[in-house]
Amino acid sequence: MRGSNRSIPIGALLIASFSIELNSFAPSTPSVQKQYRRHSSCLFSSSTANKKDKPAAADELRSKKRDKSSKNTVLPTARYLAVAALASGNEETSDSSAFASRRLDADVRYAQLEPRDRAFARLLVATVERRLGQIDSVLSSCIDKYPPKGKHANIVQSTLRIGVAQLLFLNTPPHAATSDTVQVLRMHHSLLSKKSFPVPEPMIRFVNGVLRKLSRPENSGTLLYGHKMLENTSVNDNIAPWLLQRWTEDWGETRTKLICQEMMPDVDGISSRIDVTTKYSLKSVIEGADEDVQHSSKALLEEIRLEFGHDCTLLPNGSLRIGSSLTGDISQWPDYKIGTWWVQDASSTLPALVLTQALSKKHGNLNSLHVIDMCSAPGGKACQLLSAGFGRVTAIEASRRRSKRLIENLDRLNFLCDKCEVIVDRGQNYLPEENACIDGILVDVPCSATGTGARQPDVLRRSSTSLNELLAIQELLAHHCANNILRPGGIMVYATCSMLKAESEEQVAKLLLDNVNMKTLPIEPSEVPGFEGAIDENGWLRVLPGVLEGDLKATDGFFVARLIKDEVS
Ligand SMILES: C[S@@+](CC[C@H](N)C(=O)[O-])C[C@H]1O[C@@H](n2cnc3c(N)ncnc32)[C@H](O)[C@@H]1O
Repeated sequence: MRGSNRSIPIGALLIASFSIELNSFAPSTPSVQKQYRRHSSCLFSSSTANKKDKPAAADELRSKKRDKSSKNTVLPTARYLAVAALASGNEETSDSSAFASRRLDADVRYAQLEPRDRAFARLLVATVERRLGQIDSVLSSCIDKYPPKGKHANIVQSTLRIGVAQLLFLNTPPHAATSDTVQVLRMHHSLLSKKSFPVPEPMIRFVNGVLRKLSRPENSGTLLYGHKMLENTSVNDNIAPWLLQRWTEDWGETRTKLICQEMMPDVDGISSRIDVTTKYSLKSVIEGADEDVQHSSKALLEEIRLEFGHDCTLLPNGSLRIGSSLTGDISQWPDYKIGTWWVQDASSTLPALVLTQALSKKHGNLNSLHVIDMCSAPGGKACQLLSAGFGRVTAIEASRRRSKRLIENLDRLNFLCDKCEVIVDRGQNYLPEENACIDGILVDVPCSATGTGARQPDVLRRSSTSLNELLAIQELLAHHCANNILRPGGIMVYATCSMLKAESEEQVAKLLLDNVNMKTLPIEPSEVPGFEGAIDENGWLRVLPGVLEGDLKATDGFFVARLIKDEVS
């Protein structure tokens, strides 16, 4: 039934024209860590392969034998690509490892790895990203001048980090964690332009020596020397000190501890949860929605849940949580191509949910209402609003690059229709047409994204320098939406995936202070199934990772406030 209506609706009102790039609206798939605990060896090159290599490596060897022209070719391995991803960044931050997962995803050679090696590369990068502070602390304790300097500094440092991640967090057997990792430095020259300089042999021996020292057994037990060094570190080393201090000021010590535990789980691995929203999720939990609509939405949601199999849980808010047993390319998962669902963290569904709840109660029929999704890309919330049945949804996004993703996603989900309009411009420049009547605005401002740290640990190490800039744009957008776009009597939802009060609670308090015609429209427990415990004393939602019970304990940090403008301004 769901697959029968697949034609792409025409008549999309696109105020900018684009070439639509292919995009999945989904991160690359994580895979289970356990699988790799015993991953002791990877094929590095035709010259290093031996018969003991694992099946994926053996396949690779066989295919190379078939291809005579590849006789002298060195193939990048999982470890090599992980090191390359970590070493190659510098344009976005001063830390070369930042955004390494994204660079790994973008590396065409990564897509060519066997699935098992691909997942291993991803696990290596994710572990370094999450444990960077502790890894560097261990390395500093056994190297005189750390971080290394000079021409090969990035590749040497990244190789050391990958080695330590395997030894101390992934339980890779010491031999593989050491010698197979050091091989990366030998492959480096062959894989880069021949004009590049090979890593000098003494430097390679130095890296080998450091990793061997850390993998030396302590007191003839199973503990390694590196584990002893690790005891002098703390998970908090992985989080920027300024951020820890702000969290402690904002949430107190006990809650900050819970947050850190959730962000830095004891067991290392790629975050195994992926939440998806379906076209039926929102309608299935809207209070007072037409009973038939609600009933059929629930049935369709259940049908999709069954298609995902046993490792898929229906969360109280209507999201589906996919567990770690479903692996591989997300675009190959059930119903992806026919556009039934999109990846969206459960707490990220709340802003559109509470906006729809309020407008549905106020007006009944949503079909005649016009809502704005301000700061829209990649489009999770716009898709929710479109799935709710609003008459018109205007999605506004400043970034041209990100708006291409937004359009691609709307297209895959068959939401590009005459109800949907995409505007590529800064939100502060937007003014509705003269006769337009904007009933609702969802403003999901750009922010520090610190609530997403469990999935994107990079955000936890960023410096505080861009914070003032973010605060200024958040304030500008919130005030512009309230004063210049929203109609009297309209409803506005302000949201961030930040765990800083300055970007969230304090911005809304300031907005209310400066605009006496705006009031809080408190969020009711019955409107946010599963998140009732996150409603604060103001009637705003404050989701902190690790604080809710059950499945919702592991969700992104989020803030949502719902405001209403006086009928007469
Ligand atoms: C938190 S993300 C939005 C996520 C989106 N609402 C979703 O659900 O998929 C913030 C977005 O705001 C965009 N942005 C930043 N400054 C903006 C501005 N002045 N006007 C409009 N969009 C802006 C960013 O490019 C980014 O895509």
